[in-house]
Amino acid sequence: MAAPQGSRAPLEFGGPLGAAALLLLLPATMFHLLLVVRSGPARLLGPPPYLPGLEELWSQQALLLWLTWLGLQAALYLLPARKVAEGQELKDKSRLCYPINGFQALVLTALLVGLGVSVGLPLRALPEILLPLAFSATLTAFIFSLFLYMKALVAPVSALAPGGNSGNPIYDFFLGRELNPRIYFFDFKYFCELRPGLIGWVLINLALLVQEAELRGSPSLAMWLVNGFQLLYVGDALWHEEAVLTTMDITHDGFGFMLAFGDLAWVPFTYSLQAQFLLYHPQPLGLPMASVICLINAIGYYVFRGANSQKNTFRKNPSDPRVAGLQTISTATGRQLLVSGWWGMVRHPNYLGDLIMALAWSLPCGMSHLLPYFYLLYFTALLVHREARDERQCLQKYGLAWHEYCRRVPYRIVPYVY
Ligand SMILES: NC(=O)C1=CN([C@@H]2O[C@H](COP(=O)(O)OP(=O)(O)OC[C@H]3O[C@@H](n4cnc5c(N)ncnc54)[C@H](OP(=O)(O)O)[C@@H]3O)[C@@H](O)[C@H]2O)C=CC1
Ligand SMILES: CC(C)=CCC[C@@H](C)[C@H]1CC=C2C3=C(CC[C@@]21C)[C@@]1(C)CC[C@H](O)C(C)(C)[C@@H]1CC3
Repeated sequence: MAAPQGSRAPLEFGGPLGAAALLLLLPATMFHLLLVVRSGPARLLGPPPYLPGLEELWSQQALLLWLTWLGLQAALYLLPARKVAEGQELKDKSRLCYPINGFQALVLTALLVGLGVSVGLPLRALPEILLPLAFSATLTAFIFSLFLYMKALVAPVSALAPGGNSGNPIYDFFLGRELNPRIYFFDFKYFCELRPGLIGWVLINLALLVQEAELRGSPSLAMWLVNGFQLLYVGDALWHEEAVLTTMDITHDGFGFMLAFGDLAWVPFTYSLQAQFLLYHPQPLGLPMASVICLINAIGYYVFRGANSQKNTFRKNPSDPRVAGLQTISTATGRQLLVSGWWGMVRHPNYLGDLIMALAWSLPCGMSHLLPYFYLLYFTALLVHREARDERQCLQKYGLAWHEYCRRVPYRIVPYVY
């Protein structure tokens, strides 16, 4: 049995009290958004139009559909992969292997859904059952996180995450105890991070587009843009699936309620908020404005992809001709830090690109409501907090060299602003 590992690890997210609050607040916020978006006034900060009873949240059919979805994605994960990648080195010096077949899963899902629709699968009915589906996903996340918590009780100490092992059950349940919980080849965190939630998000968007077409004769330009931008984002994430292996979620955070709920429920049901908003609150959008929004998304994507690819290429092979000319700082760990190119502009250029795209996803929804800007607001808070967490970890890893990097690249996310 594993002993609690580290009261030494500093507590994050406001400690046990913060974790307890988030355990309730995150699902409550998601249900608030789902209820408010379909109401007339659609006020982000107003009260929900009504409180749904259990009969509106619970549906056996929705649970079955949700479990079938998870089962389908799990089956696609187990299909032969074009590549098997190695993860970062673990505490015991070993490396785990991960199948790279996420994009293949997206394409196969699209084919299966297309086939389903051609034989009468009512995709347009999906928006009607979003509430019970979100309830099933939340329930699954709670039960799954309990399973993960128990599983960590019998995991070796070397398998535990640096945080999430404080000894406080609520805090540890929220943050997650085990770093890479697996059963044989099946890695739960890696699977959840990229597949059921992200692919579910674009499927929900598509169903909203189809329903809009049925209601109004054709999908609106705004709905096309939101669908297109977010499909590009999800397709990009799955195409560059290997890069997720170096994110802090995989290398640092345990797998607990935060990520299980975030991946399985929060992402599909709140990231599709703009498309939900457009179904219930159609917005006029002319071609000139649409072109400006496309340009904003293209700039955001260019920065996001450029920064992420530059770092990944450099981490894989610093002498790759695409990055060999960039200036670097040496660190005591033997690794180097880039100080020119994207990473010489601000310390998190990839966050900047992501935020610019977030703006482009909200703009098609017009300026009449704050609700479709929820993603931009939440995401700014998430990235500012994430940036602070990453800075702490980098300072610990790189010490003086990190100070030198901060001196040479003083801005964190937005040049000359922050
Ligand atoms: N849509 C969403 O909801 C979310 C999206 N994201 C996106 O996910 C992506 C990954 O984000 P995240 O995992 O937070 O962090 P990053 O991809 O920014 O990785 C941070 C790590 O990069 C390395 N690094 C930092 N500075 C340098 C440098 N100058 N040169 C070389 N390496 C450096 C360090 O690790 P090391 O040195 O060990 O390699 C550091 O820990 C981002 O694009 C972000 O926008 C993130 C969260 C949510
Ligand atoms: C509020 C809450 C429930 C917090 C949990 C946060 C999660 C929703 C996010 C943490 C890191 C994420 C990443 C992505 C999605 C959101 C979560 C899970 C990501 C998969 C989106 C697509 C990107 O291209 C990415 C692969 C870089 C990214 C990785 C981090």
